[in-house]
Amino acid sequence: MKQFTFLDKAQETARNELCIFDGYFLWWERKFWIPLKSLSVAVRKKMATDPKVHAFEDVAKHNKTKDCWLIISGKVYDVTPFMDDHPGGDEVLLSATGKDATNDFEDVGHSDSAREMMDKYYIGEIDMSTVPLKCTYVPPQQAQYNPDKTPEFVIKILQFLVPLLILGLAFAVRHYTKEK
Ligand code: HEM
Repeated sequence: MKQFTFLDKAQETARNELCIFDGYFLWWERKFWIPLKSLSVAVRKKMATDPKVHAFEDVAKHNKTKDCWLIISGKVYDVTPFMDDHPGGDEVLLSATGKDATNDFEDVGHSDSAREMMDKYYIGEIDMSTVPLKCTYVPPQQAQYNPDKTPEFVIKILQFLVPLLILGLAFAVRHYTKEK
């Protein structure tokens, strides 16, 4: 959890957020800070269940070995504690920061146990509207089934030319036999 000064926070968005100010837990509700002790049970439950939604710009800043966040399948992971232990190495994780790393993650073919581990590092969702188009995940496209690999336009031309050739041949033969 971040430690803000009051001014820092006032300049940020009005998103609901929990933070520590001067050693006290505070909850940002629209325009006001509410000390945590005075929160209703309903609001506390909401805080516990509502995942934090991160903007791409904020996530992309965490691109160092000692502070590394990843975006995979619409979720944000803080993998900083995992950098030394990741079997694929820390470099590969660093190279997956600042973009939607879903492709990179899926290309490796991670095991089910690797996927289960991810929960440990989950810190919220990504606001997809903030992800630049060039950084988004594009699912692989299925190639169209074309068993004989013949280009379609060649087939169309042949379909048109063959009857014409036959017609031309017929005219030529008729013309030739008439002359005789
Ligand atoms: C929270 C995110 C991640 C977790 C928890 C994770 C976990 C793991 C685990 C447990 C393995 C061992 C093999 C397996 O069980 O599948 C592994 C291998 C590997 N991972 Fe990740 N990984 C994460 C993200 C990524 C990303 C984003 C990339 C690519 C940019 C990546 C690249 C690799 C590579 C290259 C290997 C080695 C594969 C091999 O040598 O067979 N990982 N990862």
